[in-house]
Amino acid sequence: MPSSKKANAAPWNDSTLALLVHGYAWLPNRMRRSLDSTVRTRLLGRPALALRGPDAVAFFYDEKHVVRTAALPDPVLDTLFGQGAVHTLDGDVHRVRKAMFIALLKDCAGVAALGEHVTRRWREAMADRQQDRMVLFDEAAKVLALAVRDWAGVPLSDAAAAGLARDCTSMVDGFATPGPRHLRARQARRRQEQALADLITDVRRALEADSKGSALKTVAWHRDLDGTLLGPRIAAVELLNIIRPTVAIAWFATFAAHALHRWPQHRDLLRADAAGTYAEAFAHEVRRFYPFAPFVAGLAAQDLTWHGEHVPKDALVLLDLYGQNHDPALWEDPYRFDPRRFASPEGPQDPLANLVPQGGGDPARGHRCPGEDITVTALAAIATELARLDYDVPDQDLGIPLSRMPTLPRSGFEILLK
Ligand code: HEM
Repeated sequence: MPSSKKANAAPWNDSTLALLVHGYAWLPNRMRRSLDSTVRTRLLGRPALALRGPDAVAFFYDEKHVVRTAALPDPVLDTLFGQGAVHTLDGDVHRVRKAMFIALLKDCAGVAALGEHVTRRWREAMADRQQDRMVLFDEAAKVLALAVRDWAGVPLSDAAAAGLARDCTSMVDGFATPGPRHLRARQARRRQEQALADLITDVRRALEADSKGSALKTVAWHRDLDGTLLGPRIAAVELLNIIRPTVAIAWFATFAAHALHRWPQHRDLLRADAAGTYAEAFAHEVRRFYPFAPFVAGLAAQDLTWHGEHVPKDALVLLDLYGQNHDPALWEDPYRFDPRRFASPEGPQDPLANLVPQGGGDPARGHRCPGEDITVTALAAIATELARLDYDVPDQDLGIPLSRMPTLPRSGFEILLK
């Protein structure tokens, strides 16, 4: 076997620095040079194999192939997900914890209710603000924090919810970088885990064992596979795993504003869209087109074979989400922003089957994001509100650096309300 075909590539081929320097561009650049949609390298000293495409999704989400326990490094857990989070579990322990998220986040009425909270909070935030200049990213994060606070039944003042919005965006902003952004992310997580753990303890003291109530109560009274309640800190981690990514929809909301600015023809289509079908297609295309989650990672559960090639047990296996969403083999003209790809799924292949901005496979059985319905609903609501809003986009730096992870238009997207 030629050395370039080995998953356990030589140590000097470690790509950790290249990933930190090139961000979203690292893996797609490497994939472009690969003949078989597979990249062999090392990350953090471990052999690593990166894959993409429908076969890769099926391979990656089979627990006999890829497991998550011990796959995520502490700098990611201490900022983005939290120690002990559902992201780090496997097998039946994972399935029981995941069922709690699925029940909360895949319930149609619950998803619609969160969408209504988002629209109401957005309209309140924009009312009476003529001639006001604002950074859309910050405003969207605050709106989303207020909406998810109301929806999840978390008793917080508006000022505390604004602090929660800042902390949640810090946790996401700092997970993939050393330096001050990372330190801010760690502090933000510590602060919010402590506050929410206290809240969980209060809920339990009040003995409101009504697990059918809010998300707060559901998490507080959830029992793991062994029948025990989650420790207050882990319960706080999982409550944050609902709140933080809901606030993170602000990244997509800002990209939606960017798309409406660059391709203003979508404003009229969104304004005329009484049924919400175009808004949903627009939300899917924003999730496909713009860079947010670069890839997901797990460890080879045993010695494996991928397309005839040996992958040693404990090697890192990456699924290239951003690359798959721009793979010309799967998407016609992938760098064209075109919501119509999702507007009328005709033909044999549903385009949603290949769309993986939030992971792939079955969310109930594997690790696929359970928050996709909420993301699409909230994003469609905000895109529709943006299309109806009267604003100018003053001169600013709207460049989206692919070397920064996560990235945004450099200005955060400033608007001037008319
Ligand atoms: C803002 C847009 C979002 C993006 C880009 C995103 C992306 C992702 C990705 C890539 C994963 C990992 C999939 C895997 O490991 O295979 C994930 C998992 C997860 N997401 Fe999201 N997500 C978003 C929104 C949400 C929302 C709104 C919620 C909850 C309200 C949520 C809750 C979760 C949870 C709990 C998991 C862990 C699932 C598991 O390990 O089984 N996410 N998300």
